[in-house]
Amino acid sequence: MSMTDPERIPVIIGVGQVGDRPDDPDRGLDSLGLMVEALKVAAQDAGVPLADIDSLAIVDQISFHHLGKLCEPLAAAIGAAPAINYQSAAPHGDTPIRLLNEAANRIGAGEVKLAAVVGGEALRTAAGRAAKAASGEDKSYNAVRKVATRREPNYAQRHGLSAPVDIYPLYENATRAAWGESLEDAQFESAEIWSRFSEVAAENPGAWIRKPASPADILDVNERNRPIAFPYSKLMVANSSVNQGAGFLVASLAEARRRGIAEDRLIYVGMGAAAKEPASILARDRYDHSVSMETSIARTLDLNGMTVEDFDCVELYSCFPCVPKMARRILGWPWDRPASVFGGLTFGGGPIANYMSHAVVSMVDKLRREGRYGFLFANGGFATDNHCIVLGNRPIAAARFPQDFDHQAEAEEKRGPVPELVEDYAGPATIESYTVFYGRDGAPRAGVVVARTPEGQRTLAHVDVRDAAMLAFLTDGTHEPVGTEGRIVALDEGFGWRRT
Ligand SMILES: CC(=O)SCCNC(=O)CCNC(=O)[C@H](O)C(C)(C)COP(=O)(O)OP(=O)(O)OC[C@H]1O[C@@H](n2cnc3c(N)ncnc32)[C@H](O)[C@@H]1OP(=O)(O)O
Repeated sequence: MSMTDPERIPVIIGVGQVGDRPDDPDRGLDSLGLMVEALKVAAQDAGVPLADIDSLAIVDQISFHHLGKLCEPLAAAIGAAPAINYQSAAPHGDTPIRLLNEAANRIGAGEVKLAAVVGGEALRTAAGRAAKAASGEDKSYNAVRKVATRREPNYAQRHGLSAPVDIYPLYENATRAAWGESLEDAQFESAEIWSRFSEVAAENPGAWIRKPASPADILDVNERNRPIAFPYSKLMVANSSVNQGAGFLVASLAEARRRGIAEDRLIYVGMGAAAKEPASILARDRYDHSVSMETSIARTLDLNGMTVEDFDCVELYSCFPCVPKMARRILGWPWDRPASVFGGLTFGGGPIANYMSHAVVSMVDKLRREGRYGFLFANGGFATDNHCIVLGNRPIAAARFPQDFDHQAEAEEKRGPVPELVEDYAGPATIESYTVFYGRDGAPRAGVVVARTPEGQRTLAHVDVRDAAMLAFLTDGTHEPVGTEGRIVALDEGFGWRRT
C-alpha cells in the first residue's frame, strides 16, 4: 500500500461548534442536542450529508449522564446508519484526539471513507435544572464533583483530593518548587498565559467568555474571582458553567476530492502519540514532571519529523495552569505566544472531555486561513492521559496510517521509582506538595499535605484551617513550603500536619 494513495490519507473536511445560552434551563439543549447541532454545522461546512458517514465516534459526557449510550439516538437524530458507531468508555480530556487518531487509522486501513467525531456537554443547563428543582436556592450542584465522588471515598478523597480542582494544584505547587520559581513568578506566568487565552477567546465566535482579561484581572482575588484551591482562583480553572458541543468530519483524501471539496479547505492529519500516568494520583513517581506527557509530546514530534519551529500555532490543554506550563517546557513553546487556538478551558469553555474537539475545530479554521502546521496536546483525567497529534494545511510527509499510537512502554522505561504509600503514618516528614481548599465565601475550608517520610514513603496529612500561621506559611509566598520539614501527628479526626 502506498502512503501516497489518496484513499488512505486522512483529512479533516468539515468542522462545527455550537454554544447554547437558554433563558430558562428547561428550554436548553441537552448533551445529545448539542452534538446533533455541532454535527449539522460540520456537515454544512464540509458540504456532505451526515447520512453518508460510515463511522461515528462519540465523546462520553457527564452532564446528562442518565442518557446513557448515545450511539443509536445520535445516529437516528442525524439520519445516519454508520457501520462503526461507538462512544468512548470514559469522559477524559484526551478522548477527542484519541477518536481523531482512531478515525485516521480506520481511513488508513481502508475501513472507512467518512468518519464523524463529536461531543457535547450541557453542564450549565444541567446545573440550572438541578438548582430549579431545589427551589433555586442551592447553587452547590457540580457535575464534575458528583462524578468524582460517586463511590465510597478512598484515602486521597478522605483528604479532600476528589475533583480535578482539588488535585491539579499539587502539580502547580510541586512544579513551582522544582523550577526554582517564587510564588509570584509562577502566578505571573499563569496569568500571562491565561490572559492570552482570553484574547484568543475574545476573537473566537465559538468561545464562551469573549471579554479579554488582563493578567491583573486573573491574579486579583476578589468576589468575582474567588479562590478555589491554592494557588488557583476561578479565572485560572476550567469553567464548568457552559453548554457547548463540537464535532468534525474526517475523510480520505480521495473521498474529499470525489465530493469536490476545495483543496484549500482540507486539513491533513499527522501522526499522534499517547501515554498515561497511573490512574491513582498517589501511585505517581512525582508531581513536578510527567514522563507520559514528555513521551507523548516528544514521540509526536519525532514521528512527524518536526520540531517546535515547524508550528505556527498550538493547543496546549489548559484545565489548570500547571498543565500547559509543563507541556510548553517540554515542547519548547514560549510563554508569550498563545498556547491555544480556541481560548483555553476558562474562557473558550470547558466541557469536560470535549474541549479538544473545540480545539480541533478552531485549529482547522485557523490553518485554513494561515500558517502551515499546528500541534495539539490533550490531557485527560488528573494529568493522567496524554495524547498529541499534528494537523497541517498541506500533506505531512511522515504520516503513516494506521499507526499504533500507544507509547506506554517508553513512558514506563522513563518512570522513576514510585514511592510506597503509607496510610497511617505519624512522625517526621517533608512536604512533597500541598494545597488549601476554599469555600464559596472565599475562606479556607481545609488543607492537605502530600508528604514523604524519612524513608521516602508517601503519605497524606490534613492541615488544620484554624492554624493561621500554617495557612500563611503555605500561601503567602515568603518561603517555599515544598521541601520543608514538619511532623505528622495522630489526632482524633485523622493525621494532621505540624510545622517543626
Ligand atoms: C482533564 C480536565 O479537563 S479536568 C477539568 C475538568 N473541569 C473542571 O474540573 C471544572 C472546574 N470548575 C468548576 O468546577 C467551576 O467552574 C467552579 C467551581 C470553579 C466555579 O463554578 P461556580 O461555583 O458555578 O461559579 P460561581 O458560582 O462562583 O460563579 C458563577 C459565574 O461564574 C462563571 N464561571 C464559573 N466558573 C468559571 C470559571 N472557571 N471561569 C470563569 N467564569 C466562571 C459562571 O458562568 C457564572 O457566570 P454568570 O453568572 O455570568 O453565568
